Amino acid sequence: MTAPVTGSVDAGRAPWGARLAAAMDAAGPLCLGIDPHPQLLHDWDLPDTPVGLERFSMTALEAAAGEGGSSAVAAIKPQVALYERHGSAGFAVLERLLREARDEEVLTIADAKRGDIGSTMTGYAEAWLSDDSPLAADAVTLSPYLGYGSLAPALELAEATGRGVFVLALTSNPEGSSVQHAVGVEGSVARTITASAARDNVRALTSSHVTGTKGIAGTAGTAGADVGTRAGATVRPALGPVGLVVGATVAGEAERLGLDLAGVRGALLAPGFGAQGASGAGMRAGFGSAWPSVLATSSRAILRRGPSVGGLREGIREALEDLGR
Ligand SMILES: O=c1ccn([C@@H]2O[C@H](COP(=O)(O)O)[C@@H](O)[C@H]2O)c(=O)[nH]1
Repeated sequence: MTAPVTGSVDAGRAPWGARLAAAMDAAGPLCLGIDPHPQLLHDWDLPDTPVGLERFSMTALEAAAGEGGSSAVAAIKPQVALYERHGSAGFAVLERLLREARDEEVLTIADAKRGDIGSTMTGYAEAWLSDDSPLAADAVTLSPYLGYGSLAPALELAEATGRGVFVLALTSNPEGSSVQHAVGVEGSVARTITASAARDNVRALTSSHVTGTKGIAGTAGTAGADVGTRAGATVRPALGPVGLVVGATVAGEAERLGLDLAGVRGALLAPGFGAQGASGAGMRAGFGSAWPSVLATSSRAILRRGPSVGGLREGIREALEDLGR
């Protein structure tokens, strides 16, 4: 049985989908991954210690926060593993990063890839998605390989607090296909996860419209409403709280696997842009009509432009240009 989720609910926060759509419209479809790899710390002339980690993180945040009060990117995505390897001091740095990003109004996606049986999933949900938690982010990545249904505590808390989740569907690493392409009675595993996310988003978007709670971007509160466009492309649908992770390097396989990415009604977080070889043109082709919902994320390719804030901002500008911004 799933443990009840606790933690206060911020009734005033707009839904995640609306907040992300507004950020993507303002800054473009780019998320800056903050991955403090030991090699990058070394390249930035920083020690591989919590002190180096903190300097690295605050510099990356300064670049992401932009100038004149407008963010340079739609969101940042700290890679939790690279904070965790520094133990409790690393988590303290991550807490500071998340707190300061919130103060700067930069959206945060904690790349923690959490997933567990229901009773303990509640603990992970409260850690990353509760207003009371020092690690609270705007969204968290989740692994559905203990069963999509086991993620329910996180999905419920995300929806209740105006936050989001990104469920791994089709990952950018070559090993992912051994699980995600496997075919069961409902088709591929990735297809089942995609259909489950779509179902939950339609329900969430419909209920927020019916009850009038929070609203979607102030105007478009229906599951069928459109909340944004992207340069001459298809219109982006209203986005619900359940996004998917679909690797930028493998998006072209979605159609063959029967995934209806355009029908997910959630954001598609696309890692693999930059250092793993995916380009803006390749992503547009791979995602097809789902492209307006794609949030490309790039870590090393931009971070290698540091340690100066100017160098990082130049990397962000070039990435956005490649994405057609
Ligand atoms: O399928 C996935 C899921 C997550 N990631 C994460 O994204 C970044 C990618 O970093 P780059 O330096 O831009 O390659 C990293 O944190 C991964 O854990 C992914 O790559 N693929």
